Amino acid sequence: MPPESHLPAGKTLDEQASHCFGCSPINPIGLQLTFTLTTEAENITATATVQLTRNHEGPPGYLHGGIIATLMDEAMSKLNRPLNLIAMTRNLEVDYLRPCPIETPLTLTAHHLHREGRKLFHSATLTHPDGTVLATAKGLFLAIDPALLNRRQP
Ligand SMILES: CCCCCCCCCC(=O)SCCNC(=O)CCNC(=O)[C@H](O)C(C)(C)COP(=O)(O)OP(=O)(O)OC[C@H]1O[C@@H](n2cnc3c(N)ncnc32)[C@H](O)[C@@H]1OP(=O)(O)O
Repeated sequence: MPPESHLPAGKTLDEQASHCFGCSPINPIGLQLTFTLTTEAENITATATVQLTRNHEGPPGYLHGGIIATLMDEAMSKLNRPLNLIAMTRNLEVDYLRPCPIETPLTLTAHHLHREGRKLFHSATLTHPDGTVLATAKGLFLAIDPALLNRRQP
């Protein structure tokens, strides 16, 4: 069953998330991330190349830690769709291993690890083009009733 079939009539998932700070192509102040999804058997992966600017700076020349957490959250959230679930982040843990440079094409990758009922366990990494892993993350996402998501909208 495609994920859209879980949503209220007349609204697709993309329409509901159309201004997402992480991935909307029409949010002018968003990150406008685009992901490639791999859904082979048990291997569900989302990957994006991320090259951000001084607008996302924390330490001089490096990404703000909150932006890095956003990247991890967004990448892991992309794994829920191939699982045919609407889910929200319940717990996010980030290890900041090295400073993450701006103006550099970093690789953002998320993997689905396992599922226990409504609980979806994912991981993510942000990697420098030289192969250095700059940050890692673990995420717990909770599948929700799509009607709950709709009620949250004003
Ligand atoms: C849908 C399209 C969205 C597209 C945009 C995606 C954007 C990127 C993703 C996000 O950023 S979503 C926004 C940030 N997240 C939120 O705003 C979620 C706010 N939290 C909630 O609304 C509720 O907590 C939630 C709906 C996620 C779950 O509420 P519930 O009342 O159903 O569950 P609860 O909070 O009681 O916790 C569920 C289970 O998780 C367990 N749990 C919590 N932390 C845990 C942990 N760290 N490890 C293991 N288990 C944990 C907890 O013990 C419990 O276990 P049991 O059900 O077995 O008792």
